[in-house]
This record gives sequence, C-alpha cells and structure tokens, in this order.
Amino acid sequence: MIIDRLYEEVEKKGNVCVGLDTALEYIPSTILNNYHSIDDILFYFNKRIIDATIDIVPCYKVQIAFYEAHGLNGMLAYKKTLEYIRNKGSVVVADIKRADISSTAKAYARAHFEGDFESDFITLNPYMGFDSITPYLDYVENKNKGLFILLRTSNDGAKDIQYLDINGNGKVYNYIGDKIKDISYKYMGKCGYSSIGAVVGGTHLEESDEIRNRLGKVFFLIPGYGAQGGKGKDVVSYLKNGNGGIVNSSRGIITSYKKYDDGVEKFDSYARDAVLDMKEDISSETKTI
Ligand SMILES: O=C(O)c1cc(=O)[nH]c(=O)n1[C@@H]1O[C@H](COP(=O)(O)O)[C@@H](O)[C@H]1O
Repeated sequence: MIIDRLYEEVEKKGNVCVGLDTALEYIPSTILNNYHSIDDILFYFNKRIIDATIDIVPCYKVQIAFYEAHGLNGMLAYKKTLEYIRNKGSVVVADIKRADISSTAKAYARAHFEGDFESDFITLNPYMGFDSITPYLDYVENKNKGLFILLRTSNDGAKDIQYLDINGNGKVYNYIGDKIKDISYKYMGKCGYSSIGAVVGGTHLEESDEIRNRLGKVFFLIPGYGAQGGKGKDVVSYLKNGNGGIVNSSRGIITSYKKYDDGVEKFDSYARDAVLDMKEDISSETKTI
C-alpha cells in the first residue's frame, strides 16, 4: 500500500510536505534569465527546490492550477516535475481536487493515476457525494495509489458549508469524516493507516483533537502552515507520535528566499532552511501519545 511508503518516509524525514505551487512571480531572475520557455522555467525552479530538500522531506504536493494556467507548456512542466519526484524515489501528491459523476471520475482516475500525469496520491472533493469517489478505489486497491479527501479545509469559507449543523446531529465535516472512515478501513496499510486519507486545514486549532480522535486510522494532509498563518502548535494535534500526517507549506518554503539580499542566487538553500525551521517548529510542539 502506498500509505506504507509515505509512513516510512515520514518516519525517516519528518512531516514537511513541500508545496510546488510554482507561480511565475515566485521565480527568481536567475532562472528567468537562464531559461526561456515556460516549461523549462517552471521545471528548473522546481528541480532546484527538489534537489535541495529531497533528503529532508517525505513528499511533495504539486498544485495543478499553477501549471494549467500556462496551457500546454505549463502541463509539460507539471509532467516533468511529477516524473522527477517519482524517479528520485520520493512521493508525490497531485493536488487536483476533482469532483464529478462516476463516469467522468473514472476518466480523471486514469488521467492522474496513469500515463503522463501519473502521481502517487491525488486530492478529491467529496461534496458531490461518495459515488464520485468510488471510481478511484480500484487504483487504491490494486495499483498502489492513494487519496486525500477534503474534510475540513483551511480557508475562512470552510465555515459556510462544512460547519453547518445537521439537524442537531453534528457538523457536516464530521459526517464527511465518518464517510471517509467507513471507506478507508478497506485499504489499511501495515503501518496502521489507510491509503485513503483526509485533508484538514492547519489553521483552526479548536477541532483538531476531536477530528484526530474520531479518525484514528486516517492519515492527514494538513495545509495552511506558514502563508495562511498555521504554526507548529496548530498542526501537531493531527499527528500521532510524530507520524499520521504530512504538513504542507507552499509559499512559506518556495518564496522564503525573498527575505534575503542574496536570495535570488540561493533560493534553493533558503527553501531548505525554511523546511528545517518548519521541522524544528513541528517537532518542538509534538506530543507523544
Ligand atoms: O488540498 C489542499 O492541498 C488544500 C486544502 C485546504 O484546505 N487548503 C489549502 O490551502 N490547500 C492547498 O494547500 C496549498 C497551500 O499553499 P500555501 O498557503 O502557499 O502554503 C495550496 O496548494 C492550496 O491549494
């Protein structure tokens, strides 16, 4: 099961997931001046970040929108980035947040678990209903793939729908959590977690203990650290003995060089420093359960 690989990587390298949300305005002039096509610019920026961090992080999350925004050349960079990460032996989460009826979902599954855009995990939005998740399960069961399903997101608007109370029977996000729990138990790895994980925003502390306790065997993707205000103390309740989750930071890592006079030349080593600081912050707050 793919979750065992991710769990092992976290055991060895900690929880930080580097988010490659590579917008052109984040790319330093050193790269812009040396490469001329969009695919080379995006890819070589990513490659430098990956090379500088691969020994200290378990995985990368690649947000597809930043590549789609550049059309075919952007998608070439997306493909090259996924391949580079996987060929280096690391784990890649494709942040595609898909949701559609099952016949279309089947095509999405093929598009992102096979061929040019093959990844290890994808993110899915369950708010269209759980028949939109079913077409991906064959890949989880038979092809060593994993899912992270949105549960409680990091944005302020999470409150608009996810926090609604269902006739006094609890919040919508808990209902979604229960559904994720129900389907996840069929795909358990040896590590004690399922290859079907959940996305929980690392920006609200209040519900994290409750969510962790309800979903003991669900592995979490936790975005919201850094640029959205999340800190080590906000994310550790989702972890168990330092594992059980990966904490994503995108802008906080890939643009950290902008704070330094010599950042343009050394953007990759400043990204590494940002990862090390984040690891330190998370481990200093980590509780042993
Ligand atoms: O699924 C996600 O990754 C996600 C869920 C969520 O609730 N909040 C959230 O920010 N994300 C993603 O996590 C990343 C956060 O980026 P930064 O705020 O720059 O660290 C972006 O790629 C978002 O699309």
